[in-house]
Order: sequence, then structure tokens, then C-alpha cells
Amino acid sequence: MTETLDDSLPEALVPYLLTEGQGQKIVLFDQLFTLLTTGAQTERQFDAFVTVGRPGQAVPAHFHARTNETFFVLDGEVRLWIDDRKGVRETRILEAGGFGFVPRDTIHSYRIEKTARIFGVTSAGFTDFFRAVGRPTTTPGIPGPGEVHIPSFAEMGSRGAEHDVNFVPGYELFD
Ligand SMILES: O=C(Oc1cc(O)cc(O)c1C(=O)O)c1ccc(O)c(O)c1
Repeated sequence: MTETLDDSLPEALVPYLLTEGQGQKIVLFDQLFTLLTTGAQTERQFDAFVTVGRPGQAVPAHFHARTNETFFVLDGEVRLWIDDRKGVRETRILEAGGFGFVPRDTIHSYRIEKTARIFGVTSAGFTDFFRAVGRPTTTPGIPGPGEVHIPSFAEMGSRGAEHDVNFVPGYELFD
């Protein structure tokens, strides 16, 4: 018999299957993050999630001291900025199939340019930040105008500091 799951994820290292749209869903700003697997399921090895959103603002520029991140664009267009402050300083619009690797200590930001779906695998624990500042939801799909969740600047800063999300105020996104 086929096992079905609600949106919650198992508490331990067990095999599981999710159907389209299943996973722990969190709204942050105007995007929906669906967590597919996290440290609790992967022996603290990695997190994997899908982001969906419409064209909007760039996320505030930031870096992580311990987290490596990936962006794999499934649909749409996403501009990614990366700056490792050691010589790699680049921006590019990634279309479906495009990929970005953002290692720890790299200042980065992204902006959805055309309604997009992005698959991300990161170091374990990264998505705890979404849980901390985002709003849980059971509604799949891109949040509607009444569903956006905009945390305060102060909350983003303090929760970010707890979760290794280090914002870089005044950082200018370049062309
Ligand atoms: O979510 C990603 O990044 C973020 C989005 C925010 O609204 C605030 C943030 O601080 C971040 C962050 O990176 O910390 C992200 C990362 C990787 C990926 O594949 C994504 O699709 C989104």
C-alpha cells in the first residue's frame, strides 16, 4: 500500500516519498518555500527545498559563515549576485536549467525576474531561518497578495544573527 504523508516531515532518518506540493510550507516575503528534507531527516547533512515566487524585489544582500547554498532554476528567470570578496564578483540571469553555487562567506542576493521555481540544496540547518522568520502555511503555490509575510527589519537582523544569516547593510547590487 502507498504511504501518504501530511506536510510534516519525519523526525528521523527514514525513507519517505512526497507528492507534488507536499513538504513543510513557509511564506517569507512574497515567496513560498517548501521544505522537502532538512537536517532532522538527513543526519544533519543537508536541507533541500523548492522556492516559488513572482517577479519582485531582491532579497537583502547577505552571507553565511557556515552554509553552502545552491540555486537550480526549474522554471522562470532568476538574477543571482555573488561576491566572494576574493575576486569572484558576478551577476547573471539564470533561466530554467541554470545553476548557481554560493559557498559560505559569499555575499549574495537574488531576484526573481520571471515567475520562477527554484530547487535548492544547502548545508543542514539553513532552512531553520525560514522557520524562524517565515509564516507556516498549508497552501501550496505562490502566495497571493493577502498572504505575503514581511518580517520587520529588526526581526530579520536578530533572527538572522541566530541562524548564520548575516545581512550587509548598504551593499549595492551591481550590474
Ligand atoms: O532563500 C534563499 O535565500 C533567502 C531568501 C530570503 O528571503 C532571505 C534570506 O536571507 C535568504 C537566504 O539565502 O538566507 C534561497 C537560498 C537558496 C535557494 O536555492 C533559494 O531558492 C532561496
